[in-house]
Amino acid sequence: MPEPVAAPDIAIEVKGLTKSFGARKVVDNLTLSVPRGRILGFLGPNGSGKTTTIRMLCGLLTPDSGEGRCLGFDIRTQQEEIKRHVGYMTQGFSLYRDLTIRENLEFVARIYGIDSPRAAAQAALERLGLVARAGQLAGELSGGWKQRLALGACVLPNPALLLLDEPTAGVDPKARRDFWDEIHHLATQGLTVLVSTHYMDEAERCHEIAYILDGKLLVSGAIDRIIADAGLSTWVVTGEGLDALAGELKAAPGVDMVARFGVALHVAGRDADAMARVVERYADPAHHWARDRATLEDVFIELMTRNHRSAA
Ligand SMILES: Nc1ncnc2c1ncn2[C@@H]1O[C@H](COP(=O)(O)OP(=O)(O)OP(=O)(O)O)[C@@H](O)[C@H]1O
Repeated sequence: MPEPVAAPDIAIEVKGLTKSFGARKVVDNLTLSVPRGRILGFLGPNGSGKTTTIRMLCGLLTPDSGEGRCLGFDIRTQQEEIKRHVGYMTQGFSLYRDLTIRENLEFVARIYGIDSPRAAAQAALERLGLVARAGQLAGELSGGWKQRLALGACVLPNPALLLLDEPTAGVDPKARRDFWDEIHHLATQGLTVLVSTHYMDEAERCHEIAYILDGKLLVSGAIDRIIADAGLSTWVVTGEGLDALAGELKAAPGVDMVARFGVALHVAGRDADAMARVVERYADPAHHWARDRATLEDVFIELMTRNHRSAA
């Protein structure tokens, strides 16, 4: 089995990463630092540059400018070393659908030059709880089992860093929970994990998060800190005619964010006094206003609204 890299305390440290495709800047001056053994959630709307960033981190793409290290290796000049020590799980299922689970794992073990591929595959099967299904074709597995297998294949070569690109998209809640338990288990063993996701409950399971919009990193850090720094005065409104009310509130001075969550509106503003005036003005018998703690999702929606407003 290849030796795990003697991981430095900082697993990812990049500065000013920039990448354009044609005239379009897809990643713009991105700076990021992830300590070893931490789980970093990488969030942002579709097309915001998450996959492109991940591909630069694992040596598959060279940035146009910027620099940095991944596991102590230079992302511009030591891409082969990085690839050897990083497990990268792409968005699509990248194993062979017409090979069995065992064959896929053995294949991965051979590609990475592991000494006893059969034994390594068997150990992975046992660890993944897939022994009984070892002879099944990978393509016949359900979404949750496919992801479990893909993660197993990713960790089989003993990487020091996992880069997971939306690993649980389309997977049911129970399988997602199991997947996250496994991620935490791996992190306690010293693995660093960067995982992109659109799910807020998953973001909340990360030690830290980074939020990217239009290629720019807008916020990063611990979730509580991000929520506190956003300084949102948040209210939840229930009652009649919420769609019409939402339209009015969006135009009201002092309101920075309005979002519908089921039978309620979340309304937030960064100026608490101005928000208090809004509540006073719109509080009527048909609507109930209650002060609430801002959620991570409130913060992201507000950030997105503000940035798109200032770009317009
Ligand atoms: N090889 C490429 N050539 C041209 N454009 C590209 C290429 N790769 C990505 N893009 C564009 O760059 C932008 C960012 O894409 P990227 O896949 O990094 O975003 P993302 O945040 O991962 O999105 P998603 O959440 O949808 O996966 C998109 O507009 C995409 O179409």
